[in-house]
Amino acid sequence: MKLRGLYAITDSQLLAGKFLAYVEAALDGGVTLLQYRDKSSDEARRLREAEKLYELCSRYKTQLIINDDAELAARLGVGVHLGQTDGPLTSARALLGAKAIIGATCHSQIELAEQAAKEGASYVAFGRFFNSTTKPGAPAATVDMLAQARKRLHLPICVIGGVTLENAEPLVAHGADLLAVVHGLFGADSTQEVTRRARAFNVLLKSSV
Ligand SMILES: Cc1ncc(COP(=O)(O)OP(=O)(O)O)c(N)n1
Ligand SMILES: Cc1nc(C(=O)O)sc1CCOP(=O)(O)O
Ligand SMILES: [Mg+2]
Repeated sequence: MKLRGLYAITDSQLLAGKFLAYVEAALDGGVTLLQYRDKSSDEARRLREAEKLYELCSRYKTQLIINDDAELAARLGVGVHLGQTDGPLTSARALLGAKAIIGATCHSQIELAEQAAKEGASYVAFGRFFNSTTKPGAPAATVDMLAQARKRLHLPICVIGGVTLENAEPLVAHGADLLAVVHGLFGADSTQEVTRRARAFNVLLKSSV
């Protein structure tokens, strides 16, 4: 499977009271990967929500990715996204198997991406490219770095951090395969607007293949 498209990421605060409705609206507009990102330690709620997302993603034929938690991913038989301090990629690969989608945060360091590739990552993520309300303190990355990464890496490249419909085009033009978005997708006033944004992200990605 070619990993290219919109990578929607949930945010438990932003989506409070409208979680499944907004996620379904995004899936309706077309999502390649959906990441369940919940930084709380409420394990029971995390399992419940992840199971609901699994059902929804199965209906829309979208791949579910769990942030941080390889055990939860293994329990559901889905992929995982790991940051630099979220445990070894090789252990996650051994746990989830050869076919699972495993992503790795590489900030703005191509060397981290090369290491992740060696350790079996399915995609590498660079960011933050713009100001992010979700994660304002994430280290910054540049379009020049992205262009260099595109030349050196053969894995799908994901970009993250403040990505919106207004600023995504140069990222796609410089080699991004996956646009990972929280606010630029879910920070909308209605489900209809979430679907419209998802469709528009897909148009942007298709017009630059
Ligand atoms: C697609 C994608 N890219 C980067 C991240 C950030 O991961 P990490 O650095 O582990 O930070 P947290 O998201 O866990 O706060 C991500 N989640 N997804
Ligand atoms: C979870 C996350 N990781 C980042 C990184 O740079 O590693 S930026 C980020 C937040 C993405 O949310 P938004 O689209 O609202 O900026
Ligand atoms: Mg993490």
